[in-house]
Amino acid sequence: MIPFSFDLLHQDTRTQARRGRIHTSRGKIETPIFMPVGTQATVKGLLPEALKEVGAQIILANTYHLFLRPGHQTVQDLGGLHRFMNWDRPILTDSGGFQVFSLGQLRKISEEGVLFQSHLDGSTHLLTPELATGVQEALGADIIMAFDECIAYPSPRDYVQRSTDLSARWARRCKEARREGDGSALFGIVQGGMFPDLRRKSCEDLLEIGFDGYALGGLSVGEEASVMYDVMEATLPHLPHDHPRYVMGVGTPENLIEGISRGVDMFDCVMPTRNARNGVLFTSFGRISIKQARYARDEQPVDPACGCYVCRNYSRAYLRHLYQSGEILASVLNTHHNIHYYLDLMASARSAIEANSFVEFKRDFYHQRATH
Ligand SMILES: O=c1[nH]cnc2cc3nc(NCc4cccs4)[nH]c3cc12
Ligand SMILES: [Zn+2]
Repeated sequence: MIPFSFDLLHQDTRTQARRGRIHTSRGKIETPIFMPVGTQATVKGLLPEALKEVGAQIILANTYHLFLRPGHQTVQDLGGLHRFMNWDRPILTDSGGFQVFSLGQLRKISEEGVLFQSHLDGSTHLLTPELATGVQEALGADIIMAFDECIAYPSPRDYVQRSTDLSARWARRCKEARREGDGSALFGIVQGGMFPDLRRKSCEDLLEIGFDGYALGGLSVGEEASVMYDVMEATLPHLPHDHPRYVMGVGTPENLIEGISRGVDMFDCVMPTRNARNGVLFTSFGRISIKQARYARDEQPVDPACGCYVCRNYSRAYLRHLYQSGEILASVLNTHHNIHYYLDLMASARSAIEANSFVEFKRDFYHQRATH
């Protein structure tokens, strides 16, 4: 059983960008990395083989959803999440706090945990740090997340302070609830809203407890990008360089480039998969909405600069036809391209950091978008 570890391979000389490698018992993860979201044990529309073809090294699944359906005991009894979904590479599970607030109904927070009703059948559940940790261990995730409250934006400073302190107490309970030596890693989640001093305090509280990695929570909750970047700059310097930094729920391609330049190693977001299903495709020159009439007879690929299976075999006209016709293949092909785009962008960023040319990489990234 290879224990979890992180190697900082190279620090860019002109930005905070870093090139790293995470070692897990199910394989290595090259960072910076984007994690496709597979909420209900599937990255919607993609076979595991397709995920591997586009270079996915790790995917995310959601504790809240799998706890409610099919149930973590069922998944465990059937061999765990990797066996269940035929994915033998690393999996990270979010701990459920965020989904309880974004999906659960009639929530009640207490020191114990969060009482909520299932959005599926109205059944009542109490999700505690101990249960959230046990569920993630039962699923067999390689990286599990502390149970926290994702604070809504904007929130009064007093509420942010009290919630952040509660999440820190919950984080300690998660660590204490851990099963010994199951090879998985536990990440703490920094809160603190948009208040630099509360973010710093949250870092200090989590560092005192000690985690395998540190996530920035409470972002991508409706704030302006500039606010997100300010919070990153106020938080990242207080996290150890020799541990992975993960910003949850982020973001657009631009957000990823800006996050990397500030020292972020890991990202996840529903953006590429959700937009694909709505016909919005990411390209090196910006986004295109495939439903637009201008693509009806356009035989070019989505992005002539993209080397993915979709761009090598299908025209914009065909993708538009599939989308307009409500065909299942529309979601499959659009998702394949979008995930390839995100992962290819990360691969290019890793190469640029290795070559000490991330500044030029970032400049070219924006230039290509400006000139279309
Ligand atoms: O503080 C957090 N704690 C644990 N999980 C999260 C997940 C998160 N995902 C987003 N935004 C991504 C979005 C998903 C759907 C709409 S926005 N922000 C997030 C914050 C947290
Ligand atoms: Zn493509």
